[in-house]
Amino acid sequence: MSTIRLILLDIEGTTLPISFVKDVLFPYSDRVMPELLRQQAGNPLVRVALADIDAANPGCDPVAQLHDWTVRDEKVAPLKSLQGLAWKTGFESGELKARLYPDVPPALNAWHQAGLRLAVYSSGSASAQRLLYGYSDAGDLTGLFEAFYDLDIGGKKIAESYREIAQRAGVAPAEILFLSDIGAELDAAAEAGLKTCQLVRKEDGTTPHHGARQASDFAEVSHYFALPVS
Ligand SMILES: CSCCC(=O)C(=O)COP(=O)(O)O
Ligand SMILES: [Mg+2]
Repeated sequence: MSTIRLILLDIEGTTLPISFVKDVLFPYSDRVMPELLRQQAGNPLVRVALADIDAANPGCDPVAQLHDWTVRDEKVAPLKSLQGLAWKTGFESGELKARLYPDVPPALNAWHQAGLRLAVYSSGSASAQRLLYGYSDAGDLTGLFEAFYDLDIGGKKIAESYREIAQRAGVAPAEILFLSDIGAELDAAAEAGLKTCQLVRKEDGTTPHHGARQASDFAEVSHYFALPVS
């Protein structure tokens, strides 16, 4: 009998290929960023992000700094919030559509239908997460999730972030299953008492993490944890 009540999901490398982020999303935000910063200079979100960029690297050129962070795939809040803003136009216009791994939508639907609670925890901003699941190649899946957690909760490699999510969800850590491709995230979640499973996606060339339970897709996750299947 499974004691899992909530499944917490990473995005990049878990529900969506890394190549979609690196080859589609990042070039898009890189391309539109200079114009976005000009056009939305009065947007409070832009102002806060620009102040955070300047605090991180005083006097820098924000566009160059954002590009540098993007190339290095830094999971820093000002980049993530501005990327979310940049992708909004792309998703809403139909230029962008999230390419989820094909095993993901059926599993999410089966888990949701069986009464399991689902939530997202990604470095991408909560608004970007909603866009991604709202405009996916499987349609609008946002209704499957009860919450979208981002770096406002704290870093994904810190155990306290997972304790905070468990507390907000009102669920014991041991009743949460966290799915991610990144070993350090799984270690932090396990330290907080969550159940964990690493997605080792062939397409992403994921490095298997020593000591972690591993699955190559969501069907295998369902099998290991005796979760419902579609
Ligand atoms: C809406 S997430 C888009 C991808 C992204 O920017 C990102 O940083 C994903 O990181 P994750 O924590 O999901 O691996
Ligand atoms: Mg990931």
